[in-house]
Amino acid sequence: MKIKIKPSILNGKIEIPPSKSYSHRAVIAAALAEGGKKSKIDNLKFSVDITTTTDIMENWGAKIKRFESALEIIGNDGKVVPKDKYVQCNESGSTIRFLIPIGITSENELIFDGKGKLVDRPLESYYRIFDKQGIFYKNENGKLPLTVNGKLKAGNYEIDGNISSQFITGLLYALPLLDGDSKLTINKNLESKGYIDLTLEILKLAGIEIVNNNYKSFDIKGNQIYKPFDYTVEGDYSQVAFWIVAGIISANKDNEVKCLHVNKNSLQGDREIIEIVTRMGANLEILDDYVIVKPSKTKGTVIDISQCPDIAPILTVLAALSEGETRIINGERLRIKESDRITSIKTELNKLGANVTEEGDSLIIQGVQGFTGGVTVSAWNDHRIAMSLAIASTRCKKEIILEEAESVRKSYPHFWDDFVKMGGEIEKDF
Ligand SMILES: O=C(O)C1=C[C@@H](OP(=O)(O)O)[C@@H](O)[C@H](O)C1
Ligand SMILES: C=C(OP(=O)(O)O)C(=O)O
Repeated sequence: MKIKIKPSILNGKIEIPPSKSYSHRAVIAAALAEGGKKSKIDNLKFSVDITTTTDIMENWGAKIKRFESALEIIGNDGKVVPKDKYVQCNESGSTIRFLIPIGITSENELIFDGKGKLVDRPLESYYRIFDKQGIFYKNENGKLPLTVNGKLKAGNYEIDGNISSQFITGLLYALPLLDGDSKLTINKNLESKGYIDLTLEILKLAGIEIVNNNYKSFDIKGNQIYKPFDYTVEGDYSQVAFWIVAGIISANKDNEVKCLHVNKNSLQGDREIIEIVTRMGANLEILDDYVIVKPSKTKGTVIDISQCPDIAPILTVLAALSEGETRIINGERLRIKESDRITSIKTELNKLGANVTEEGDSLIIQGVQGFTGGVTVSAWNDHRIAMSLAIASTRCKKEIILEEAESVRKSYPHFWDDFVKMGGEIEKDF
């Protein structure tokens, strides 16, 4: 879908959607819980990624009742009993990486498939485990679909911490279900550590005990039972980042963007957005459950993105409009997301009139006064690139045309409605 976006001023109150990361985790834990009593998960939004995880867990045996923004789930006693061995993960890295090990905690043959860039996103960390344990797997040229046949065995596991934390989450969910104790050792530096905290929090809520040896290793007792629980998902810091930057770069000095449902004490790693923009000079008022953002003059800085990769594209927009140079460093894993986010954000922002270059796994950004616009840009089928370009359009002189604008449905299906509510002007079928 192509949309035309006119330069506009964004202003007002925005309800931040629920955290995608917490939503995946809560749905999976509830679906694994002992049957009999239901879990209720509140404040959900059914993005494509969350719908994908929910549908798979239902296929694997959980009983799920859907409401407008909630789910009631009766778990399948920690058993995975697939009605259909085909597992379509669409474009969700979290879904496939969380569910591969969970799927083979019971003896199963499963065919994991995906779409878009997911077909190529790395899974080697699991293949090494399969090789070691003699679990059958098959794919062509390392791409999806992937057939896996077997059952995980309790024991010693090792994962490199610098590829994706999602492998660690998958194993932390799966290993308590095995019939013996396991140890999971993390080699190399653990990046995206905040996501492991979210995993441990939801596992604890479901009654699962894990001993965390300072993120270097985890001791996991086998034969554990997931307990049903009630849970309300908090607002998503990866998504609030877009609205925070919208408020900061607003051309109207009297503006205010008020972001609701932002937990001040959240464990989400992307909460780092607050510290980073404050360091750059942004004027934020932070209250317990909301943040007020006022237009501010910001300065370039050095941003280590290894612990909060998802906010890189929108921080590049802010950096492009900040005085001086910004360096976004340690962004290796940005290349293995829904697009190569180093190249995609650089290419598209430069079309608008920014000055961004790539240097290895870093983005080097020289600030400009504003963007020219007047061009067609692409979202590279990546929700975070689409939303970043939408926010960037507010500082363009001329309207832009955005291709693949529908990619927002992966994490934030009502993004364009919110954009219009906040004063954005878009034309969908022109
Ligand atoms: O566990 C999660 O919920 C996520 C982990 C991160 O991935 P990596 O650990 O691969 O960086 C993040 O980019 C992704 O959007 C969500
Ligand atoms: C990378 C992302 O998600 P996932 O890895 O789950 O596809 C994202 O939401 O930016």
